[in-house]
Amino acid sequence: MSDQSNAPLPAEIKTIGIIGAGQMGSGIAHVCALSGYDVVLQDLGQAQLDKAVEGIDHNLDRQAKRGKISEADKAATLARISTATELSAFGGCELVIEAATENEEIKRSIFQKLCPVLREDALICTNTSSISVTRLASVTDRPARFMGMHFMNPVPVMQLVELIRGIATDEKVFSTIRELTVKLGKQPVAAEDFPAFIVNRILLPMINEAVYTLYEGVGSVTAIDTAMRLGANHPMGPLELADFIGLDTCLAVMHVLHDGLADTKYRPCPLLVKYVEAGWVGRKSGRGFYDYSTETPVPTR
Ligand SMILES: CC(=O)CC(=O)SCCNC(=O)CCNC(=O)[C@H](O)C(C)(C)COP(=O)(O)OP(=O)(O)OC[C@H]1O[C@@H](n2cnc3c(N)ncnc32)[C@H](O)[C@@H]1OP(=O)(O)O
Ligand SMILES: NC(=O)C1=CN([C@@H]2O[C@H](COP(=O)(O)OP(=O)(O)OC[C@H]3O[C@@H](n4cnc5c(N)ncnc54)[C@H](OP(=O)(O)O)[C@@H]3O)[C@@H](O)[C@H]2O)C=CC1
Repeated sequence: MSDQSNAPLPAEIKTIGIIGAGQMGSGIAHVCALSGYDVVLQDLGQAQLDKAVEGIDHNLDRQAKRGKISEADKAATLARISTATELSAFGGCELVIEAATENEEIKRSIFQKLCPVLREDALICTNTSSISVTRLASVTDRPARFMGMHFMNPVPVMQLVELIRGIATDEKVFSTIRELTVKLGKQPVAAEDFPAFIVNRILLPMINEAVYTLYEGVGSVTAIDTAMRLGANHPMGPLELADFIGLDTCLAVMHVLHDGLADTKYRPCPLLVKYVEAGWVGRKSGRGFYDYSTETPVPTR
């Protein structure tokens, strides 16, 4: 691949490509389109894309019902989102944000296939929760125009976006993405390229500790979540939050912390490992620390 690092920056960001139409890709598509950007949302299968658009429609409805946006805003937002199953759909994008599964091999393979279809001036961001931005940038043809743009879940609600420079990230690229973050109505915070950055360096060990607390029988699922909601004023208990994030993602982040910082305090709880091995990865699979098959989630322990 030839190095595109010295190509000029795009004059203006108009069309944003998003890779992965899971909960984060959908949320990022929602927020970008609501802010007036054209969005191309890509995933491997059309069924996942249809489900994502349905979810965005539902979340826009919530905002319309609460008077945060008008019905016209909702219609215009949906009209700005197109979907695709092939990376070639990103040929016209000034920026692509990758929000696929938290797995380094998957992300590396995506970037290798993505680069040849991009405009030479296009920027790439990754929404990774934990993986080294420098390492991901190194498989692209444009490490200077690559950085981390870490949105929080649920994207339409959460204020923060962590911005992470890789070692090669150009300062003009960082400023462009910082300006975009503000245009999306979000508050940027810069984090260094260390495993799991700021939020997850602090949050995920707490979640992992909550799973140890369950594993060691210190409390039930309900006791642990109630204790942290009422005793520490957290909006969700840690096990409910783990299910919301996805236990696969929680485990992947713990592995990155454990491998990257080489400290036993980051050892993933064996119960978390077991749940993921069982396919009980939380809300998105219908079962995690709670069972979501009924209207009110039921604790599984
Ligand atoms: C893993 C990583 O890499 C990083 C991460 O993201 S870590 C996870 C960070 N996120 C958190 O910690 C979330 C913690 N939970 C919360 O803040 C709250 O429980 C919550 C905002 C999700 C829901 O709040 P709530 O008070 O129970 O719900 P509710 O009153 O119905 O909704 C509050 C707002 O959220 C919106 N909302 C709720 N769930 C939503 C969803 N899944 N998607 C979009 N919008 C949602 C509602 O529409 C409502 O919007 P307005 O305030 O604009 O009217
Ligand atoms: N969950 C959270 O709270 C947060 C997550 N993140 C990060 O965002 C990213 C996405 O997470 P999240 O949305 O929760 O995960 P999800 O599991 O909800 O979605 C991931 C999506 O990516 C798709 N995918 C997998 N491989 C490819 C590929 N090669 N090309 C295109 N799409 C692909 C998956 O498809 P399939 O299901 O078919 O494999 C799935 O639809 C991760 O890096 C995660 O760490 C960041 C902030 C918060």
